Amino acid sequence: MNNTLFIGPDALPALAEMVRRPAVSQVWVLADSNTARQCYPLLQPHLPAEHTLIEIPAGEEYKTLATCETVWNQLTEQRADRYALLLNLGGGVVTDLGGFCAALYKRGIRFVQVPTTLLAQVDASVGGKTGVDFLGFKNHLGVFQEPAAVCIEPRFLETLDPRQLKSGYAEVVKHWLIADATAFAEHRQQGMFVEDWTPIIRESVALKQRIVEQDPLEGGLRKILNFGHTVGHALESYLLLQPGREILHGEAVAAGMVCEAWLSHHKGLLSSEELDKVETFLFSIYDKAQFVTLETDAIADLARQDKKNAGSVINCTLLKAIGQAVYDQPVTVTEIAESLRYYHRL
Ligand SMILES: NC(=O)c1ccc[n+]([C@@H]2O[C@H](COP(=O)([O-])OP(=O)(O)OC[C@H]3O[C@@H](n4cnc5c(N)ncnc54)[C@H](O)[C@@H]3O)[C@@H](O)[C@H]2O)c1
Ligand SMILES: O=C(O)C(=O)C[C@@H](O)[C@H](O)[C@H](O)COP(=O)(O)O
Ligand SMILES: [Zn+2]
Repeated sequence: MNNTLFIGPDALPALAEMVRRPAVSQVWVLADSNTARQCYPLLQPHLPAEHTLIEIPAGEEYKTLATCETVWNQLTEQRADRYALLLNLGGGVVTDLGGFCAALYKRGIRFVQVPTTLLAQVDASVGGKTGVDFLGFKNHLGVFQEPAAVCIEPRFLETLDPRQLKSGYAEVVKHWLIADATAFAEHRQQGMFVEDWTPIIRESVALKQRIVEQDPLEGGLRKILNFGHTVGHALESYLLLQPGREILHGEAVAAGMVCEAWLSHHKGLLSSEELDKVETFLFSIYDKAQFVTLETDAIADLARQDKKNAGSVINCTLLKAIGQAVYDQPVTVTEIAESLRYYHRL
């Protein structure tokens, strides 16, 4: 990866230095309605007086092309040129959508990710996946585009809702399940009692970066970062289209990881002892996702749109042990529906 990563108290001062470079013509900040209010005050002192704030509504339902158009309209009306720099201040919705807007505007302007949720700090801001949802399918339109820098200030987490913190923790647990059995074993004992998130953020980002560096465009190995997402995205998409039933990305991934751990066991890869450890840990943190057995076929069917698939084959990332993932494991819609019914019965 060719970008610069800052984590901790030096992150915003480093950003301050970057935005003042002569090669930057204009500074733009993209925030959602919550981060504009709760996070922008911490960022603002590090910016030049001349900058423009673009605000979008908060929430996954606004991670759409329509929202991108409002961003592109403002950039165009105020004549942002190719030397403009866009700072994406927010959770994964803002970093994904802002990165996508920057990548397409005038064929690409530079952007910096300034993640403000745990989920965006440990996962979404890193690795260059940008995009928006389309026709209800998650990240259906997008490009791989690395930001000029990622600036992670853990103090942003001080205003974050505990439910959002838990949602982000699911991606941390995912990293342990796919590549760090030792960390999983340590944290299994203590649960989600964390006083200082900084070491967890550093380790999670380093783990993700190690994988992305080897396969930035997801030709193979990077697919392990998608553990829990074949089922998780299907569930998230299904509930997103039903007002009042939406669940958070991390909550869907947590449910997806239980289902895909079961699929791993069902395929003879993961032992029943390890399946039990995964389930017990996840259920000690997350409430059960709400769906009824009658809905499992419809949810499973949405996995046909997963980006890891090849033709009609649904390729899932499974575990052969805690800390060891394998990608491109074919599963059927029927097996996915069965995994959802298993989850429902637990
Ligand atoms: N690109 C990637 O690699 C990647 C990885 C994981 C997830 N994602 C995407 O990320 C999105 C989920 O991101 P998310 O969980 O951060 O959700 P989000 O961006 O919707 O943020 C969650 C909520 O918290 C609010 N918020 C953000 N920071 C805050 C703060 N510091 N204090 C108070 N409120 C704050 C937001 O306004 C929002 O209401 C999904 O769309 C998912 O697909 C992308
Ligand atoms: O960085 C990756 O690669 C991931 O898969 C990380 C996931 O946590 C993230 O949700 C990602 O946006 C999913 O990508 P998608 O290609 O399945 O849309
Ligand atoms: Zn994810």
